[in-house]
Amino acid sequence: MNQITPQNIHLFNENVRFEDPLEIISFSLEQAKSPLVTTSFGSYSAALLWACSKVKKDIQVIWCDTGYNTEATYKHANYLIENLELNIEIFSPKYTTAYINSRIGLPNINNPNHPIFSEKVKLEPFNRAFKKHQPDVWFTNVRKGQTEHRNGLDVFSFSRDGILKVSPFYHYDDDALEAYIKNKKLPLEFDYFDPVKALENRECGIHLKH
Ligand SMILES: Nc1ncnc2c1ncn2[C@@H]1O[C@H](COP(=O)(O)OS(=O)(=O)O)[C@@H](OP(=O)(O)O)[C@H]1O
Repeated sequence: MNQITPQNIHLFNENVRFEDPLEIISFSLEQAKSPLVTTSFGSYSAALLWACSKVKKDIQVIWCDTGYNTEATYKHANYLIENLELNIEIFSPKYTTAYINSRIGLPNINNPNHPIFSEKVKLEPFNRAFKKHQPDVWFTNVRKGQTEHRNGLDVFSFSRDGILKVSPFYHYDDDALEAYIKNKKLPLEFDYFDPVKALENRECGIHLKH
């Protein structure tokens, strides 16, 4: 198959505009030596996890558990890990939640400590995961309309460090993704909050650095 390069990527994006996510994943895996999928176990995470593991049962899954997820998210994560039999590695902060609570607290985004908090609970574990697994193809669920940065991406994009980022559901809005998840009889879990991202239309940083 033709390799996706920064020069021809726009042609591939045009070709997959209306393509089935499963086809996009199969096609992307043809040029992958070390693929991985990241998950937040957020509201709609079941879609990408189901689709990736349907195409490649043992695909490497990475979750950076900040230690600040809701009880519902932990239950949702366990359900998906068990039922999809995910090949998952969980990356945690180097410090316990109790230690971070005591030293930094849980700062909101206007607090000058928020960047330090973000680095310790999410960005550092995420960088550690990528350093260990060295992916060449990264499946993630960024979608059009979520942030200004994401409006400039597409199904295929290259990260700053040259990793092929694949967002098979890029053109799905929340309603379309919810319908997809219900159609596959997968769970949705809206009791989710990421204190690093904090606001829906904000980047937590992982998609800016990678
Ligand atoms: N904690 C954590 N660990 C691993 N991977 C993560 C994490 N948070 C976000 N992501 C990845 O980014 C996808 C989009 O997530 P969000 O927009 O909800 O959050 S973020 O702004 O990117 O942090 C998200 O896709 P979904 O989980 O399918 O929503 C993941 O691929």
